[in-house]
Amino acid sequence: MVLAQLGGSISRALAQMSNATVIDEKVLNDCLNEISRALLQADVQFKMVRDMQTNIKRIVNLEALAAGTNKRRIMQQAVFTELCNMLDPGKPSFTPKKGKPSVVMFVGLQGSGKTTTCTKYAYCHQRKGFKPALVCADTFRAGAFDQLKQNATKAKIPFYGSYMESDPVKIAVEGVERFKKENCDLIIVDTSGRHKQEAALFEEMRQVSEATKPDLVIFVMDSSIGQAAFDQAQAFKQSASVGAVIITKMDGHAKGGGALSAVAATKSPVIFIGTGEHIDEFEVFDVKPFVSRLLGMGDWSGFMDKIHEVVPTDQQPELLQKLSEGSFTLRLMYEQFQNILKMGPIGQVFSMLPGFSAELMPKGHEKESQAKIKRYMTMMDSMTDAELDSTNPKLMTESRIIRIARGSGRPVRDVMDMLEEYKRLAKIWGKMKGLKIPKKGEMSALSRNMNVQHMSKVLPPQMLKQIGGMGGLQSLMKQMGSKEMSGMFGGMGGDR
Ligand SMILES: Nc1nc2c(ncn2[C@@H]2O[C@H](COP(=O)(O)OP(=O)(O)OP(=O)(O)O)[C@@H](O)[C@H]2O)c(=O)[nH]1
Repeated sequence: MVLAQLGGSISRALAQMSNATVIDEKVLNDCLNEISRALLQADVQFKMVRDMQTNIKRIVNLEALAAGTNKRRIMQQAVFTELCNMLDPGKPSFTPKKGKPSVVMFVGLQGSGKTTTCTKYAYCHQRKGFKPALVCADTFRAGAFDQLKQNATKAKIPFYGSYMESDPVKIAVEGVERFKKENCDLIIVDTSGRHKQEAALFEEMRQVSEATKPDLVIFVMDSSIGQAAFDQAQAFKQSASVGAVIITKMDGHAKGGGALSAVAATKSPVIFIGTGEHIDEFEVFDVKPFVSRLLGMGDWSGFMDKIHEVVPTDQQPELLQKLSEGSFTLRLMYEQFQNILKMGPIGQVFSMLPGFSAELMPKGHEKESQAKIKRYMTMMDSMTDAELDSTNPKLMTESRIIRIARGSGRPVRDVMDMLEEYKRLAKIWGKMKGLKIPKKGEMSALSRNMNVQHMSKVLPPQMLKQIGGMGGLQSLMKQMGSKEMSGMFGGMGGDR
């Protein structure tokens, strides 16, 4: 994803600054220029970039800072805060509740990805235990009903629509009524699009909205329009009382950053982003974890959610227990590979895992990453139980490595590669030792349990140094409150 490149550039600029022996005006300016260039390349509006630069300079006023203050830490925190401010409209949108019927209406221009997104939204809630249903009130585009029907059938989601009826309002009302009777708690109405914003589209949207009284209207927008997103989001917001926005095709092009920041500037909450054509290439958009991931810090809460989503319920306590004991064995890695392969787009999981940024597991290289995992698993199939269950890296002697290579028909180098990967993961995951793992829906417990001691173990030494050692970390946690810390540093456990 292009945004990963943006994150990479910003992280590099910060790292370069951290390497400087003295942070003076020149070092600060170089770093800010680098960050601004990266943001402009991601199509973020010039004025926003300039404002951000001014704000950071004000916060990191080198002359006004007392001697001994940790300038690097302040700089890093300022970049994080400014990026969050840029993307945070400051007000949450309506969220459907399980067991309570909600109607959510989707609007947007033709081709924005509306129909695909309706199904992704339904599927994502279905996995969380909702009982969703889809209504196709798009009578304008021939084939819209077939597309929705096909998507819904694949995801096993009930749907309603008609080939004969040409009145979208009638279909919408019938569909909503039927699914309310069937006790569906999330009724999603897909409406017609048009090639451009036009009166007929807005009038139809108004009528469907009046007749179905949606709890939430979601505007779906293609990210490729970049900064023009501001005008489009604003127009839809005024005409259809849009309560939330979903930006699609964030996997594609350099304009994603522009679209995202432009929509945020209209003060409309972006709730999800579409990151591919596949049904689960869909991510919750939450500003702090997003920025955290963008800066290569990982997204711990997202990763925990994925664990709950991906790892079979009966395996979860065991996995979490083992992780908290710090015993990450090859068998555990094997089981996680199995789970990851089951879940589809692995880039999404890896980008949430501390130590693996989306840049390292780039989109478009998923097939290769998947093939690599399968290769690792074939080699592990040739291992003995003792080897799989050991946490002692010294056990893997040369003769064992040669035996595994022969048994799996792979070169010795591949086995070494796999063991290196294991060591890397074991090192990262080993840092979770002793951390209390929250249960599903208990993310805040993680932050409550993260004391300074734990944080200092979890952070890579380089990062801890940048923050100003234990003292710096202590005051930073006090300053931000431990809750905020989990968003900002929640995933920085990896060595990078
Ligand atoms: N790469 C990528 N493609 C997407 C994404 N979301 C949707 N698409 C693709 O965009 C194209 C248009 O999507 P549709 O869902 O048909 O668009 P629509 O807005 O419903 O179109 P109308 O019903 O005519 O208004 C399809 O080929 C989708 O597969 C995304 O997040 N990433």
